[in-house]
Amino acid sequence: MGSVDGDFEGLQAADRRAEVIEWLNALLPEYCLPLDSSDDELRELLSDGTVLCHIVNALIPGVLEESWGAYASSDQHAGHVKKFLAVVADMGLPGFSVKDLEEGSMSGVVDCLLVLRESVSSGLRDGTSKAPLRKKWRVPETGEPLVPGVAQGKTSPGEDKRNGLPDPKSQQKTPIFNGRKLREIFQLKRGSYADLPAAKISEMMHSNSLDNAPTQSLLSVVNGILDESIERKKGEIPHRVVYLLRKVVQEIERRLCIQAEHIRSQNVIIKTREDKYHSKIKALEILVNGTNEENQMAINRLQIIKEEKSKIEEKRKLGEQDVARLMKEKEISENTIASLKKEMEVMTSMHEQQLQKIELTAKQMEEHLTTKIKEVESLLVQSNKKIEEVEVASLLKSQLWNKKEGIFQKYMNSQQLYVKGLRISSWSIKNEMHALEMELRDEMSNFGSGLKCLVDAAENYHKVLAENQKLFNEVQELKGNIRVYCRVRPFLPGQDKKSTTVDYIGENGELLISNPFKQGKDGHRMFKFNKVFSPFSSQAEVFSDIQPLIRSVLDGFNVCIFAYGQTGSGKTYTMSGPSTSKQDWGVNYRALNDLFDISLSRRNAFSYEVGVQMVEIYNEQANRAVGSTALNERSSRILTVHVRGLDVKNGSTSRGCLHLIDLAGSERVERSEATGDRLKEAQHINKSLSALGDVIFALAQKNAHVPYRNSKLTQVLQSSLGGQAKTLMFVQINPDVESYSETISTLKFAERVSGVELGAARSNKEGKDIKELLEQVASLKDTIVRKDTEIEQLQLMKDKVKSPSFAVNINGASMPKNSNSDLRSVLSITTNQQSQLSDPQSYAEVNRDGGPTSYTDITPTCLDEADFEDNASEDGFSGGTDYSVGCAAGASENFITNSSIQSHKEWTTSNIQTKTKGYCSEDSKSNESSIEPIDRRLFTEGI
Ligand SMILES: Nc1ncnc2c1ncn2[C@@H]1O[C@H](COP(=O)(O)OP(=O)(O)OP(=O)(O)O)[C@@H](O)[C@H]1O
Repeated sequence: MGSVDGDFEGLQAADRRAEVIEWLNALLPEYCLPLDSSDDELRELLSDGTVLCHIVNALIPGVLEESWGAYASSDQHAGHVKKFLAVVADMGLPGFSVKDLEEGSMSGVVDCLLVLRESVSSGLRDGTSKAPLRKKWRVPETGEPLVPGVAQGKTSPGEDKRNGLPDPKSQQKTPIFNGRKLREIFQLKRGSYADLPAAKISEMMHSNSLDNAPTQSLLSVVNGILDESIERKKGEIPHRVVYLLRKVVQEIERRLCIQAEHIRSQNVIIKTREDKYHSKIKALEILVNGTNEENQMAINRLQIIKEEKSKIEEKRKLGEQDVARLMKEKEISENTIASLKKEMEVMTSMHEQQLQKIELTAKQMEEHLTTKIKEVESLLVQSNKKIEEVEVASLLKSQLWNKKEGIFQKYMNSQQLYVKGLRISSWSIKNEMHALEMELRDEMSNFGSGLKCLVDAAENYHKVLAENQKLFNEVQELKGNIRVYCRVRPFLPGQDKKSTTVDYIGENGELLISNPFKQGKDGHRMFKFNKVFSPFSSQAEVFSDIQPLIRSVLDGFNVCIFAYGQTGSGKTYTMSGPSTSKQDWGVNYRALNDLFDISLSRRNAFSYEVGVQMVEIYNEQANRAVGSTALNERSSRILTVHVRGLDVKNGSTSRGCLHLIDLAGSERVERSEATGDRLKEAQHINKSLSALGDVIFALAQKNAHVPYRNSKLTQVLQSSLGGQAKTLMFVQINPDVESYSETISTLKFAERVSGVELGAARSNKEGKDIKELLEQVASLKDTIVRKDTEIEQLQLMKDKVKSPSFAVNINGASMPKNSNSDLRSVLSITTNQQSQLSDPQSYAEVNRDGGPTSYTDITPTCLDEADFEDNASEDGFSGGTDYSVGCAAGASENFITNSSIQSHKEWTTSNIQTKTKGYCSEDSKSNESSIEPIDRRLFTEGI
């Protein structure tokens, strides 16, 4: 069924297509198409829209502008189709989709055309035409909406009077007539025709109103008039209305005639066309019946043509693209040409300007050159004149030179003769020189042998010198000279190393100091000491030089080493040194270390006991408070090392004492800038130092009296300076220029010290016999002490009865007036040293030899502190004020001997001082056997 229906529908479609093709062939014979043409063939005919536009124009001539052409573009093709569709739509007929025409089924297109045909034929039948058909259509431009081409109110095309359709020719001929007006004229209300004014009717008749009015309007006018006349019955129709009616009817008749005529002519056309079609059908039938080969060939040809067509179209497209490209290039090159032209114009103008400038400059140059040429010409004239003058002058000069040449030639000849003579004499001198040289060589060889002898002699000289030095030292040792070692402190960081006062340091203790304020010979001063250590000498070097001295303590010698010098000159550095590193250790540490080492190494032969004591003397008292002055921060410090040795084999003993003293700064009071308590302190420090100076001075002068008791310091050093001790002084100096005056005074003082002879040192060694005797003495003393205590107790008992009186204060103890008790008191003091020795300050008051320094504490009335003046001279010590008038001087040398005990028995309260003095002068240097017991106590109890 489906296929039957499909076949049926296919047959219907083919019939309908054939119907349309037939209609088209009749309407447009030039496009004659076989009736059995396929959809594609029909599509091919209609697809560009041209035929469709022809159809519309054939049906409604002039409705479309004839702007379509054979070579229209695809857009234009679409435009033609759309235009057709617009006309159809305007007629109220169904259209078709543009796509239907391009592909797919053509039924929609066929239907549209059939409806159009039907509509047109019905329009022709009833003599009317749809309003839109009167509009004129044109192909819209690209992008323009599809609207009627004639603006509203502007179109008033005349109708085709032959078929009632608008007459295209009348469109150009008749004036534009307003459609609204026509309606106003011809669409009157019922009953109003009779009332129409004559003017209006004449307007309707005289104008082209009737020609332009549609037939329907005319008929309505007729009907209106007739209806009006029927309603009025007896009423009369005005003549003018009758006249209008006649005119309208005439017009209608005329139109009908025209239409009839048109239909007749159409029929004739159709008939002729029908004949044509019939003949064509026949021809086609013949063709259909023709050979298949021809068909095939035709199809092939069609195919080829199609391909060619597509190629041509492609070529055309390419050509169009080329044209577009070329157009663009043309545009670009035109632009370039334009810009180049502009540039050229600019360049030309610039060039012209430059040319003008150059011309101007050239003109100026020309003028300038012309003037120059003129100047040069004048100069040339002048120079020509000058040349002439110079030529004359040079001629004269050349004549003069010729003369001079002659003279010079003569002089040269004489000089050559003279040179010849000189050469001869030089030859003779050379010969003489040669002879002299030979002589000199001989002399030199003689001199060499002589020099060798001298070198040998020099070597011997050095040996002799060393021997001399050794001998000198031995002599010094025998003499007991105080050895003086000078040490120059290095510059501290931040000090100017160039401004030094030390000019030269000799190997044999020479020291040359330069005065920065004086030049020449006076600006230098030479000193000579036992040794001078340079700033580069190490602590170890310094110690190695004094080591034998220190070791002699173990052999029973008393040794005293003290450092003297201004503040900051390195005294503490030399004596103590920084304890942080072993290599910087000073003399104190090294000495103790060395003593312990040796005592250990000798332990099989000797038994040593070593004791150490440290004392600081401050303001001449047992304690101090710490303050500071501009320079002095401390007074003197004394480290004492006591060594007692016992020979294990023979039982002999030795006692040595080593004083290591770091003195206070040696500068003068004014320089310390101290006031108040500090001034007092500085004065005390000065006092002890000046007292030291006094002692040294007295010793150097070999005075009978040496003022040891003027200060605690000299008292402590008494045994070292006055006894048979070995004494060494380190004189420390600061090389800084600012310390020049202090350096000089220090060195002068040291010079004096080096001149002091103390006598040969003696060792404190005792044999066994002496020891036993001493022990006996000690036991006797103990017995005496016991007896004394008993006596004292008896005395006290006696005193209760009779009140006693005291005149002298001995070390805080009262001394009774009774002469019998004197001895007891003195002995009591002597033996009671035990209790005092536990106090270091008390120790400072006890001399090495066991002398009870409590004697020294018998304060001499003459030693008023106020009497102490700072007499420090340039030499750094007191100029020799003798304070020794009192008992102090005598007491300073006391030794506790049996005989002295006897002497003390003679003391009375009135003559203590003189008696003591007398005793000292007589006995001070004798009876050393009595030293031992006291010293032993010192050793065992004091340390
Ligand atoms: N030989 C030296 N090598 C290196 N530095 C030294 C030497 N001698 C002294 N000094 C340094 O110089 C400074 C002053 O030295 P020191 O304190 O020993 O002087 P002083 O004479 O003891 O002074 P004062 O009288 O005030 O005690 C210290 O900083 C010390 O380390």
